[in-house]
Amino acid sequence: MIQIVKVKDYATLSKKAAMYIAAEIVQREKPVLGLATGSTPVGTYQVLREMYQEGKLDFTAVRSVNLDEYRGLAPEDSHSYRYFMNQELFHHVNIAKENTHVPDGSLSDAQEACESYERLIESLGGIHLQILGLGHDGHIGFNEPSDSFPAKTHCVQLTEETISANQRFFNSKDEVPREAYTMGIGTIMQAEKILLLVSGRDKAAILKKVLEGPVSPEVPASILQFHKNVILIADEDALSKCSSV
Ligand SMILES: O=P(O)(O)OC[C@H]1O[C@](O)(CO)[C@@H](O)[C@@H]1O
Repeated sequence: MIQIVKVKDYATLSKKAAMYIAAEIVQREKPVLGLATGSTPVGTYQVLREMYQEGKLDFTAVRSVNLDEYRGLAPEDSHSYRYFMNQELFHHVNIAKENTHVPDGSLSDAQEACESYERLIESLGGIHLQILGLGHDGHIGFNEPSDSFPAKTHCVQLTEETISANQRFFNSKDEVPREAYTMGIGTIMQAEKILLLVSGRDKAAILKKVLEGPVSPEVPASILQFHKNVILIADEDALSKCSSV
């Protein structure tokens, strides 16, 4: 079931999302957060940093697992998602580095990289709250449109659309890696709770398909209709094409 929280704008979305995450951190003895990269959660991470700096939030007990990472980029590469997470959140709060996990893009043995990430999530006891952004083609993590829903962490070929969308983070399109490691749809669906964040008019058409269209691997995020506990926080622009909201 997807519970929709409609907000006015991106700033409100970021505050609301941070409140949900903070509540999870406070209520759990050892919270396991699934974290996402991309532009959408940047404001949320900013609010979490502020809450920590104001002494309102303690990350000591938090363990985190990120959704995905470019294959071929070392953790210290400034384009890697590990680097992004360090910059946007980890370096600014009191989370222990050893409690933060991002797939290691420098591992060349794809099978081992993926299997060990699944083992890691299992050893943490699973994910309590998974944060998700939404790609323009409906991807979550790096699960691109396909003819089936991939179950576990795996290595993907990025689509031209995603490569073009992510080009803005690199000097040129040629620099964007063509492959990535990502949690599978099954991995994501096993999270106890999911927080999907969507902002902007450019996401309105795909969000309508996710919420109102048939569940199909051609729109990977549509599978969330089958999850028991999804909270969507979306702004008015993102929801502007949804008739029912
Ligand atoms: O929040 P953005 O930048 O629109 O990205 C949406 C999705 O695309 C990705 O950046 C991958 O392309 C994901 O990490 C993210 O969830």
